[in-house]
Amino acid sequence: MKPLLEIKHAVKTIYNDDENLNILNDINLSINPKDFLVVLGTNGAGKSTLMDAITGTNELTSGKILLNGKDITDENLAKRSRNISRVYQDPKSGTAPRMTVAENLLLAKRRGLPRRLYLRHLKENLPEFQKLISNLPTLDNRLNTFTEKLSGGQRQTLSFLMAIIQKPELLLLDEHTAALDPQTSKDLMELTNKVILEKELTCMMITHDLSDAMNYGNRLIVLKKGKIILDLDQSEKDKLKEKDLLQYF
Ligand SMILES: Nc1ncnc2c1ncn2[C@@H]1O[C@H](COP(=O)(O)OP(=O)(O)OP(=O)(O)O)[C@@H](O)[C@H]1O
Repeated sequence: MKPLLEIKHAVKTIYNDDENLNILNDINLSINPKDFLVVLGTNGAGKSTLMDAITGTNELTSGKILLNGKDITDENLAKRSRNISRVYQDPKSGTAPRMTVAENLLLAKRRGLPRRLYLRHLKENLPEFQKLISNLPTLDNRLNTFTEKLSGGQRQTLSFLMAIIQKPELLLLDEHTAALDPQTSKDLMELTNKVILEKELTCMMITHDLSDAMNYGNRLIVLKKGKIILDLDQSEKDKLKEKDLLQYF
């Protein structure tokens, strides 16, 4: 199978305390279409830096990134964002606060189009948006609510819907449930898994939650000091116990 994403000899070096430090230390990783890859690792292991390199937020010192066989290493953030979407941990980061839920969804649906077209024809899109949120008690009847009035969980659910409304080639989830209370976090994780499977998305998800790492995804990697120290496929993951994972922390 042709990989969707290939990371080849990725190195990110920073200068810290009078010395060079490799926060990504020769990472090689291929993700196949429809893979749901979970990434675990201690604080500072390099997980977000790896996602930053994939989105173009922070460029690599050396190495290559290919999407569908095409070298995107030197493409800018805006160009990559047409194919790659990302949900961050902070509920405030993914949505425009002074716009309604419906307007935010329209912005996400129109991503990549000229800005003057962004908010046209809102009305005719409302039935689609209503359908999208109709099975989500957290957002039902909220289409006309300003996003700044939503709770963190509602905003994060909206950020997630915005990330998937235009089917992305690659979905990146950067601890997207970590700031939420346990029940809201569980609800969003279940929604995430359902949508990924139904829409056959390719996804890379960073988490610190060991049970989410065990329960979701078909592949699991552990990062430590900028290196992949464990890489398990579905069958290896199925045999895993939480205590097996704890030894890597
Ligand atoms: N621009 C930068 N300048 C200096 N140090 C940086 C920079 N970006 C990241 N680092 C350092 O690189 C290391 C990796 O950071 P990164 O945020 O990728 O880790 P992480 O695995 O996502 O951690 P966490 O689980 O805490 O979010 C950390 O030690 C961090 O302090």
